[in-house]
Amino acid sequence: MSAPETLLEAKNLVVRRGGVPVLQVTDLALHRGEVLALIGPNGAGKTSLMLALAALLEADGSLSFEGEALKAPAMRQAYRRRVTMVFQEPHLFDTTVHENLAAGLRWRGLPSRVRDERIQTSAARFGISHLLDRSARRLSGGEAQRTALARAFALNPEILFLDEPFSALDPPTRAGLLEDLGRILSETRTTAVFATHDQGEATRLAHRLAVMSAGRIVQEGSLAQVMNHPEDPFVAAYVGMETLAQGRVRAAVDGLLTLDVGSRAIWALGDAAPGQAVLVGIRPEHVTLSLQTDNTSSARNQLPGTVTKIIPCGPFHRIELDCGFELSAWVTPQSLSELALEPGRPVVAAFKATAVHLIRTGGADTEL
Ligand SMILES: Nc1ncnc2c1ncn2[C@@H]1O[C@H](COP(=O)(O)OP(=O)(O)OP(=O)(O)O)[C@@H](O)[C@H]1O
Repeated sequence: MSAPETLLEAKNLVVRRGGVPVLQVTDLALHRGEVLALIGPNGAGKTSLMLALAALLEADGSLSFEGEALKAPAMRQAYRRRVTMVFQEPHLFDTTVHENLAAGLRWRGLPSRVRDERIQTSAARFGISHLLDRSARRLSGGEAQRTALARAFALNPEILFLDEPFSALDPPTRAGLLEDLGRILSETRTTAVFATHDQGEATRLAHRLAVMSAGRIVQEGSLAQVMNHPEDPFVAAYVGMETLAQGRVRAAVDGLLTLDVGSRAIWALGDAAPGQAVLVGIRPEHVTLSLQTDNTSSARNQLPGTVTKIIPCGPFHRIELDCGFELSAWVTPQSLSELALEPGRPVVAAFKATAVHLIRTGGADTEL
C-alpha cells in the first residue's frame, strides 16, 4: 500500500485568545481522503484548532497545504477559498435553499450551468431537492443543517471542516444525518476534519482520531489504535473504555500475563514484568455475560460476579458488575430479558485476554 498523501500539515501551532495561549499543537498531518475527528471535552481547543487549520484564526507556527507553506496573505486567502467550514448553527442566508447553495458558487465565479449541476447533485445527496424553493427561515433544524452541508459539499472543498454539526439536533434527526454524511463523505472521498465531544459520532465518521485536552493533542492515531490502545487514563475514559482498574503483574510467560486486579486474577497479553503496576482497561462491548461458565468459549477470562447497577444507554444497557473489581458490560434489551438481569443477580462475565488493555502506571517498585 502506498503511503498516504499529506494534504495539510501544521507544525508548532500556538493560538492565543485574549492574550492567553489556548492551543499548542506540535505536529499534525491531514491526509488526502481521510476524515480526522478531533474529540475532547468543552474548552479542549477543538474549535480553535479547526479555525487555525482553516487559516481563519491567526496562529504562530507553520501551516502547509500540498507541501507549500501558507505564509503570504494572498496564499492564505487562496487556501481559504479551497476549504469550507460547517458550524453547529447552520448560519443560512435569509433567502431560498436554492440561493443558499448558489451563493458560494457564484462568488467563486462558476458558470450557471455548472452551478445548477452542483446544486442539484448536492441537494439530492442530502435529500433536500424538494426544499430548494423554500425559504431557509421555514426549515426544521435538521433540514437547515442538511442545507448547510449541501451548500458546503456543492463547493467541492479540498478540505471540509465540520465543527460539531450535529450537537443542536435531536437524537433521531442526528442519527439520520450522521448516516447520510458518513455515506456522502465516503462516496465523494472528501478530506474532512470533524470536531465533536461524542465518541460515538467520531467512530461512525472518522478514519483517524486526535484526542484533545487543555489545548493539546493527547493522543492521535487510527480509530482502532486510539479506541483499543489508549495511552493514558484520560484518553481511555474519553474513548469509552469504561472499565479502568488498577492491577499488578503477578506472572509473565511468553507474553501471557497473569494480573492481580481487585480480589481476582485475570489473563492478559502484553509485555510487562512481574511486580509491575498497571492500569487495566476493558471496553464494555468486549465483555459478554452468561449465567454459567462456558468451558467451550474462547474467552480465557470467565469471572463470576454480581450485577450492581443497570443503566439504559441508547440501544444498549450498561451493566455494572462486582467481579472482585468493578467491570462494565453492554447488553442488548434481548439479553437483558433472557438473562433476567437485575441488581443482585449472579452472572459470569467473559472476555478474551486480548480484550485487556494495559496502561503502565509505574515501575516494579511502585506501590498502588
Ligand atoms: N474568543 C475567545 N476569547 C478568549 N478565549 C477564548 C475565545 N474562544 C475560546 N476561548 C478559550 O479557548 C479555549 C479553547 O476553546 P475552544 O472553543 O477552541 O474549545 P472547544 O474544544 O471547541 O470547546 P467546545 O466543545 O465547548 O466548543 C477555551 O479555554 C476557551 O475559553
